[in-house]
Amino acid sequence: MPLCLLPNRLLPLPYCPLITCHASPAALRSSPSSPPPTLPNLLNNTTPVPSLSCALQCPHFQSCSGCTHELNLHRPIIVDEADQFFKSVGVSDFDFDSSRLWGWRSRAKLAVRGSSMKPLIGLYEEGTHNVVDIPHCKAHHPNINAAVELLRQGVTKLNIEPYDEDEGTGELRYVQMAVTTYNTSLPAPERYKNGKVQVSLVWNSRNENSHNFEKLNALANFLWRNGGPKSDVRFIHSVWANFQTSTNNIIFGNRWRHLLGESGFWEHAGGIDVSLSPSSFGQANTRAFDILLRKLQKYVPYGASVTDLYAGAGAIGLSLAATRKCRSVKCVEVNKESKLSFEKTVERLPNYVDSSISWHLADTSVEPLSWLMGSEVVVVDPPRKGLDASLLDVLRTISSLERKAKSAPESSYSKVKDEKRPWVLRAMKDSVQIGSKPALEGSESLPQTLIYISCGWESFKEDCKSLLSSKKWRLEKAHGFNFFPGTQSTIHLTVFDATGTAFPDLVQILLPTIEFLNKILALAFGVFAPTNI
Ligand SMILES: C[S@@+](CC[C@H](N)C(=O)[O-])C[C@H]1O[C@@H](n2cnc3c(N)ncnc32)[C@H](O)[C@@H]1O
Repeated sequence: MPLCLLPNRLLPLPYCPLITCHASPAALRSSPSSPPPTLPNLLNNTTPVPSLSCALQCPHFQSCSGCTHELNLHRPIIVDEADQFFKSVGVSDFDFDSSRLWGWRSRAKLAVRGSSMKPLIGLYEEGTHNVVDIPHCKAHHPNINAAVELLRQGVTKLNIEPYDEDEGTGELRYVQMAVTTYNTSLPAPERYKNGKVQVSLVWNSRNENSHNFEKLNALANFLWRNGGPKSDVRFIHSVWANFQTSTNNIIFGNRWRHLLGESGFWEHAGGIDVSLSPSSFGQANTRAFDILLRKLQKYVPYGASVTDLYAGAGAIGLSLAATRKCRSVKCVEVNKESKLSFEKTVERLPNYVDSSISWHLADTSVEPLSWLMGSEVVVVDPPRKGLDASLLDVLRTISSLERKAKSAPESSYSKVKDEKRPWVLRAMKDSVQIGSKPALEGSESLPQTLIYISCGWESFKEDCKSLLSSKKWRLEKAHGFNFFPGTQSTIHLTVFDATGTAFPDLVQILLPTIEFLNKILALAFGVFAPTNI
């Protein structure tokens, strides 16, 4: 471990090189937000010290597994590697956008362990199941920390038993805190710091009829009374319960219940109001997500037909429908919990949006080609493990598939009424269709633009190399986003264009002629022209 990362982090560190957080305008699009309040006075010290202006300064660093890096938060080390990688595959203008460096996390799932007198609410220590209390976490939106403190008081006052993993006993297992900064009654600059917290309590019982439900209700009421709209602080938005009794490591069970406050939860991102239910996927850094969406929109032509794979509640696809007036947007997602949020978001789309919009409950890896047919642009936003192998295969062979589909007398992918495949039928049953504009004219066409949003750097590099080696795609643009300052996890937005079928097709047509001419040349003069184009 480098000397400058030793635990006593707030003392001057004599032998460290001077590390500053200056960044070129290209590398740092927006200036970091204000640093945390307690800066030690190092100004009179003559020894060079690491600059603290972009340092984490979190008292939980190293005991908590959440952050892995505490200096230069604005530019994780991985950015240099990414820059090299993108250069090696032909993109020389990779840029990196760093937004808020502290208080950026607006969604946190925290384990609750310990005892009712001394609850521990936080993350696991690296490689263990020991929970580290993180009341002063610098990544959390400050109101998450305030809500955690209130929860801690409630647990103690009401004698709530935190979960015991070994015994499977106790009441409160986890809590999810999600912040909404959507409050149009406040001036825009005031909205972030006045974010309100939706608290989801993961309760160790089957449902509302269990014997300890009254205790859960009492805890919810405590939070509402002391943090809700009638309290002095007013930072609690709502309280939900999730019931989970399984002994595995899965945080949430299938049963949710809204207890107090507003049931709707909104954020404004990518130019639209986005509904987020506690059970569906939500971005942890909503500010950075908004910046990413605005950049992504520029790569989608007006009026395009778009497929959004790994769509969650469709935030990306719906933002494109509104801002790029898409002809059609097709969202594909495997988690059924996202459907309701999708429907609510659609209801709030501006009136001028007349795209054909659909959301399908389906596994992208099953017959992926069927989701791509009829779209000009495909957006993929897979989990950390990257693209499913079957989707990658289809993308690698896309132009030959398009030729096949076009030459087939009647495309099997457009025979909706004769559909017999059970998984497609299921997806159709659980799908939502809004608007009836057909997808692209001649719906056998396949995407010419692939927009890949990646949260797993290693898997992305593999997928990217595989796509490029197929010669069907060229990487045009790459942008990085500082979604998780304090870690080496960044998100990349990359844009691939189809290399075009015109040239390979021409070669295919001319090849017999070239070979024929070759034979004549060989017969006449004994020379060969190379044909391995
Ligand atoms: C990184 S999230 C992106 C969500 C969404 N694009 C957003 O920004 O809100 C990945 C999503 O992919 C979904 N997912 C994972 N595997 C899938 C699969 N095989 N088919 C469809 N969706 C999948 C997850 O449920 C999750 O919602």
